[in-house]
Amino acid sequence: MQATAAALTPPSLLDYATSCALPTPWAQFTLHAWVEPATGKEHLAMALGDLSTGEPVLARVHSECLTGDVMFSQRCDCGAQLEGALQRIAEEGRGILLYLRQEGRGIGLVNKIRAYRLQEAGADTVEANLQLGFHADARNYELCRPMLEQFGIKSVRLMTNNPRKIDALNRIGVTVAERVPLLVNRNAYNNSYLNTKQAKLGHMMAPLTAVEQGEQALVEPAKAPSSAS
Ligand SMILES: Nc1nc2c(ncn2[C@@H]2O[C@H](COP(=O)(O)OP(=O)(O)OP(=O)(O)O)[C@@H](O)[C@H]2O)c(=O)[nH]1
Ligand SMILES: [Zn+2]
Repeated sequence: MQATAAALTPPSLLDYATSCALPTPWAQFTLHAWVEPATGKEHLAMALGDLSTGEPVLARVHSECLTGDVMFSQRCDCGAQLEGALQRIAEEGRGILLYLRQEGRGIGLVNKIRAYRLQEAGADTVEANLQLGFHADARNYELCRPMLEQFGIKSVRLMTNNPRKIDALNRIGVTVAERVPLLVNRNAYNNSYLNTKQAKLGHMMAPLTAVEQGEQALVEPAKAPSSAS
């Protein structure tokens, strides 16, 4: 039997879709959109300035966190990191933010909420994922390569505290020329989450000082509802 041309063509990892101007409080970015054929997920990039000069590009690879990015959740540092990264790119006048739709470190929104519930019962962020039958971090960064290739970007100055992200980018052939720390928003709600990221996931950030801990203790987290509704 003769194979058809379609059967011989490997499916593409990511299809570029379109772009538009995106004015924000910090700068007017260009928003680019792709579709991932395997999942139907829509991935995004916010780009600013001339990215094709060959100079390493200030970059943030941000994984979706609906609760933090959109709903102002203080459980994590995501919303503040998103804002901080865009602000920094705007200050330099050049850079890119990749917004990957891998919510909840890749386990999805509903499972992340299940994980939060387990955290309210005493698990830390890693234990909760494991109790639900997932890896501590189920993310994959291979889509970054076609997204960056769209702009001819081979080398980045990556805003992150996560060493796994740096390794993952290096493995797919994107050079991380520099790590730019992105430390924001420690508070009474996210302090133990950030400490667990540091202790169990290897994130590069300092725990609260004793003085800061005293200050943070003044801000008590609101009690979670105790009923099983
Ligand atoms: N499963 C799970 N996911 C979480 C939890 N808190 C935040 N997340 C998700 O963790 C991811 C955070 O992604 P990033 O902003 O890329 O941060 P990071 O990998 O910690 O590394 P940085 O680059 O240092 O910020 C998002 O997908 C969030 O939805 C949690 O308690 N459990
Ligand atoms: Zn978050």
